[in-house]
Amino acid sequence: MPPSPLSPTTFATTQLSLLTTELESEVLTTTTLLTSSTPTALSRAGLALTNLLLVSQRTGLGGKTVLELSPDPATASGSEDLPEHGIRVGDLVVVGEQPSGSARKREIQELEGKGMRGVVTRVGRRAVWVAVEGEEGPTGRVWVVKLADEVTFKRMNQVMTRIQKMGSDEYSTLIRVLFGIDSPTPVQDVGDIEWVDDSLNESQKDAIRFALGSREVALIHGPPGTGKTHTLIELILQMVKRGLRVLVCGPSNISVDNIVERLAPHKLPIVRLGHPARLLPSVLHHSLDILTRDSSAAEIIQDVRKEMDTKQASVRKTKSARERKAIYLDLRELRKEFRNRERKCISTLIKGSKVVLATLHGAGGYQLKDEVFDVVVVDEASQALEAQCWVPLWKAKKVVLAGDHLQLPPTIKSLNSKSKSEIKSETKSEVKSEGGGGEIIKGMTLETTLFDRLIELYGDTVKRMLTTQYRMHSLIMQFPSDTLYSSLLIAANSVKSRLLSTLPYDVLETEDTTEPLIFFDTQGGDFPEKNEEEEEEKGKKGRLLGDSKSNEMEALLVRRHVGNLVEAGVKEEDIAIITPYNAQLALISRTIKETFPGIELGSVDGFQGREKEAIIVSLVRSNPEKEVGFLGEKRRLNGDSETLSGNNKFLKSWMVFLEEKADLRYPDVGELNSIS
Ligand SMILES: Nc1ncnc2c1ncn2[C@@H]1O[C@H](COP(=O)(O)OP(=O)(O)OP(=O)(O)O)[C@@H](O)[C@H]1O
Repeated sequence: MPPSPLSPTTFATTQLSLLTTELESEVLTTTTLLTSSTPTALSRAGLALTNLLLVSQRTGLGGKTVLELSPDPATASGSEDLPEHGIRVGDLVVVGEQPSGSARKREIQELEGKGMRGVVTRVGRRAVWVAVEGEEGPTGRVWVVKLADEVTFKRMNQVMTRIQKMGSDEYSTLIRVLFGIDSPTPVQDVGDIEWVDDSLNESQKDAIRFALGSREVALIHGPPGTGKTHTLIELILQMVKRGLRVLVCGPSNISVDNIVERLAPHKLPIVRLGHPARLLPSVLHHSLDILTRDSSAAEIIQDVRKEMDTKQASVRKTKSARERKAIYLDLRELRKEFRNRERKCISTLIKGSKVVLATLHGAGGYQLKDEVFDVVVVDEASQALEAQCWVPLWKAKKVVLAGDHLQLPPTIKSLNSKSKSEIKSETKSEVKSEGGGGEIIKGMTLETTLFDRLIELYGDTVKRMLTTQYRMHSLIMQFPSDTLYSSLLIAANSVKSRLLSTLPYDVLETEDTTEPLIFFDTQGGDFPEKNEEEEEEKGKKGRLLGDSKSNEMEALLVRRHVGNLVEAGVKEEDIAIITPYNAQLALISRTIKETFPGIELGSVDGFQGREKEAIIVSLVRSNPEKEVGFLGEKRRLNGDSETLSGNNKFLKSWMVFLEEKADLRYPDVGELNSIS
């Protein structure tokens, strides 16, 4: 018996209660804005587009009605263009009758009652396109309002409720292993493998052998740049060679598309589920919706589609209300027929695919309801909520999880750092009884991923680690390797001594391009941090920034360094600036964007997993109290040496490392001021 088995029922009950709180805080942000602001204010905040008229309507992908909406010339402020807005392709929105500009106190339900839910499929300068259910487009003036995406939560709730209600005799072997009721079956030897890509390194090959030989569960631990996705591609190909049907999932559309792109050249029958508006253009030809339209399997639905389009066009020409009603009735019938045929077509396409790819929550859609897979592969598993993983897993036989639990976990909105530490200090895995709602596990948070939990449960016996990294100079790698990865990382020959001055284009050898790691120490009080909270209360823009920190002198320092790199010949697109604070991000953006438009700026969290030749990290924190706030999280490496080495052991050792190994510089404030 493995250590401390967990009751699936208790686990599911706990997750359900945590998910409810999480959804509440997510919806709260949007609802607060929707119910307390006027349409005009929402529009200004970028969350709504007002005064729109229906310009055209046609049957789009998946038989959905696509509405083209443009500003009403009668109200548009002298322009046919849409105003500045924050509505993006893939957003979930409501298209509804527009309330008066100063109306207040609306509930989301009321909004939806009056309007239709849809997904934005295209955004142009003069129009926005929204795919909606139903056939009747709006007639008068409408607005489009952005909503919180609740679908993900619905799917997680459904699957957790299912597990909660399962009797123990219904547990599959996989469920028993994943909850520690049974131990995993010993890994089998898979013999010699004929590799598709022979350039794989030993740790990658070993991980593949291990994953193929595991009966129920295998974890592939891939630190940054170690070729985790590379390895998964080979693994998927090897599984297909062995006649296995594979479902590949990831927490985000981009994580899934990344795999589709790399799998596509191997010419397997693959299909990607998901709203086409949310997929990368390069993977669209594998999209189920597109295949349902264009493949030979799709012929059975083409004539119905045409008939629907003709009818829809005739509605607009018909004046008589009675005739219009009759057409709508016909359309409804046609849509039913369309759906039936479409379902058949989808099932043919999915059954004919060796590999099906979807986001974790997308795997919970009706398309896969009756499908069975031999293996579910989850990439970026350490970025996914455990409940999300269970959407494809509850009826699976085997799972391979790839991720890195030592990078940042999924973002949880319902926890701030204070309550997180409070919770962690409570006794772990103590079970307490909640009146009527069943037992819940005290101390469990949504931040604990399935990946974390399995490592805690089984340790190294269920995991293999990839150890050669193809991204960093060995000096940049050394600290994370020693402190987080038990000194196991090896820098590949191609990167271990690579410098900016050795880039494959002309870069001058300067003091900034010949050092792999430079540390500007801003201690001494000349680089004070600033809290943006005060400005927030006065200004409006602060609302979106939240409680955040900035550091003006540091932003100047960043600008000077960028200037030096660009002058030496480093291309702007090869440089990124990252900072953990939104306020600093906004400040640097103001200081830098105009002069260096090609430089990418991002938050530490948002940039995780990306690559650039030169990364400048602005750590911001500098205060006499040595407060480091959320930088204390060791998975978010991050300031000035004195502040940062205050209380946190991990940050302190990083500072010691930088002082010893990096090229240490003490910037001159007077000089910086003179260039500003
Ligand atoms: N065996 C190998 N030989 C040479 N290059 C490799 C090998 N494996 C991976 N790489 C290279 O390493 C880089 C990182 O690979 P990949 O994108 O698969 O990594 P990853 O670990 O998934 O990345 P991330 O850190 O973003 O999760 C890529 O440029 C890839 O081509």
